[in-house]
Amino acid sequence: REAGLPPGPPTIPLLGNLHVFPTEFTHYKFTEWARKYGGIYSLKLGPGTAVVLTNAAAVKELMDKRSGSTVDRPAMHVVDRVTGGLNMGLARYNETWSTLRRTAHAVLTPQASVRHLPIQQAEASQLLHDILHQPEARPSHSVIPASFVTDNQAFFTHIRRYSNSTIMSVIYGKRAPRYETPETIAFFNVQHEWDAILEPGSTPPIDLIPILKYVPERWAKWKRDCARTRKLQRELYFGLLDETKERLSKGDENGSYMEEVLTRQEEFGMDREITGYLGGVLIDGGSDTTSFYLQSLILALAAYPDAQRKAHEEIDRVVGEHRMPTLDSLEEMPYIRAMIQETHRFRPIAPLMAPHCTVALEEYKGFVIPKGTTIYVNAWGIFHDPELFDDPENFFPDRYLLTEHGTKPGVDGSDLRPTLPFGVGRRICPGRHLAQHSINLNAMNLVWAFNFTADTDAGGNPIKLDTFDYERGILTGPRPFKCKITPRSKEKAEIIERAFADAGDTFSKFEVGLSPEDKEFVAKSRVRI
Ligand code: HEM
Repeated sequence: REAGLPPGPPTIPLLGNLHVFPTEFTHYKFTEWARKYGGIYSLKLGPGTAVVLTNAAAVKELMDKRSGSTVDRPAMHVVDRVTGGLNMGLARYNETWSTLRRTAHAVLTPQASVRHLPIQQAEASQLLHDILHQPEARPSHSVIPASFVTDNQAFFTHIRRYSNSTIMSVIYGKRAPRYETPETIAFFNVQHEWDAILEPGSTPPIDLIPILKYVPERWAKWKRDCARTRKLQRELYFGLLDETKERLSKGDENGSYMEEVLTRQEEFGMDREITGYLGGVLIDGGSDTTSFYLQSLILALAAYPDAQRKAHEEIDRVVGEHRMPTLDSLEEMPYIRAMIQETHRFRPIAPLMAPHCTVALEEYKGFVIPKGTTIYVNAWGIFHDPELFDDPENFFPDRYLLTEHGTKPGVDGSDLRPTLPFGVGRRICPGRHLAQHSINLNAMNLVWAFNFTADTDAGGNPIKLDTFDYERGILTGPRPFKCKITPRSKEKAEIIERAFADAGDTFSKFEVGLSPEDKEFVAKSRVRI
């Protein structure tokens, strides 16, 4: 370890800390090291350097205030191979990223997210409806990863459909009435392959040993995987883009983001290639994130009945029995707002955000952070720091009622901010307004509508929920768990039915170009109502 670097675990020659670098659930090891080496420590990864920040003041200073220096992403050969450097979320800091980011900012405004509320609300009513009718049945399609095909877990796939359909509707103007809708299946298929490629250790260390790039394809499975993923992503992204274009040319607009991008393509400096990838990264960024969040919320509610009871009491007092919650209701529900924040803290969907990289040398608190250093923001470690939070391993929304940032009374939490789960500096999530609406709406809906309880074994005893049983990967959510979901009253069940029936008009604008199976499903579900 070079002089001036922050401290860190002992290194060995050549490898540095590579031999102890975790290949899964990296945030746990990073947090353990933070407790030992401090809120800012370094790792040597062969010749490269990484710095891990588990201190909110350091994050605020280095990532937010000095964002111009920490805006880059580390080079990843496989990412370039699959996306040609056009995936905004993983792209290096360059002209292409700036163009993508500017365009995303211009269209994904807070006002635009309000414009998209009707379709979000309509989709949220289908989510309630789907859970009401099929909380525990088996999903039917064979490409659903095996882990999703067990009893009592249909709500997992309903949530995934909801997130994917909502994001496809607002981005491309085309919804997915079923989990088996071809675009949704294509999306989850390719996402599965993409996640596998991005998994640390799943491909050779090409960024450390660049000569590996030249291994012929027939001996390099990873190259064939990248090529297949690239092909599948392009088919999906450009297929959806072309449908949007065609609708625009026919004057069949429904207000989607890509319509606006296509209309203002020249002004934004976007060619077809980059436009296709912008749409792609937005559906990528908006699907699993929202699903993981909502699945974590349900897990927390089922595992912490006291918190659920308080949320029920509040929503019953404010919204009552005879109507569904609306976004305005949240104003009057401090406990539900606290529960929403607490879910972000308890189980952040991106525990290490996405790695950043420095474009200039920085000095901080006497340490040197060289240019080209990978920076991990350890959101998990910050949110689970016992110095900051009382009993951090507990899901306890009340903490956000006691102090603004949920920190222990008397501890200064002013370096935290409510948007921290959405990232830092100039890389902060551009979809956060849209995402937060979705989260708020569904959190209220789910609490209003249902009781969530742990499943019981054959003897009728509750099965203890494992709140640590999470998916591996840079984004993470709970692995499917068994949970009993029951409507809280007959009247609420009837309101859900009516809301779903009423959503038909909103849906129909987004039901263009559906497959014959989807058309049949839509026709049937509308008739049934
Ligand atoms: C629960 C919901 C969501 C959470 C918690 C979340 C969180 C995050 C985080 C932590 C990052 C990394 C920021 C950083 O590196 O500092 C990120 C980036 C990103 N998110 Fe989200 N996100 C959510 C939903 C969405 C949605 C709905 C969209 C699309 C509409 C989206 C699109 C993106 C994109 C494109 C990036 C990459 C930005 C860049 O690198 O310039 N996200 N998000």
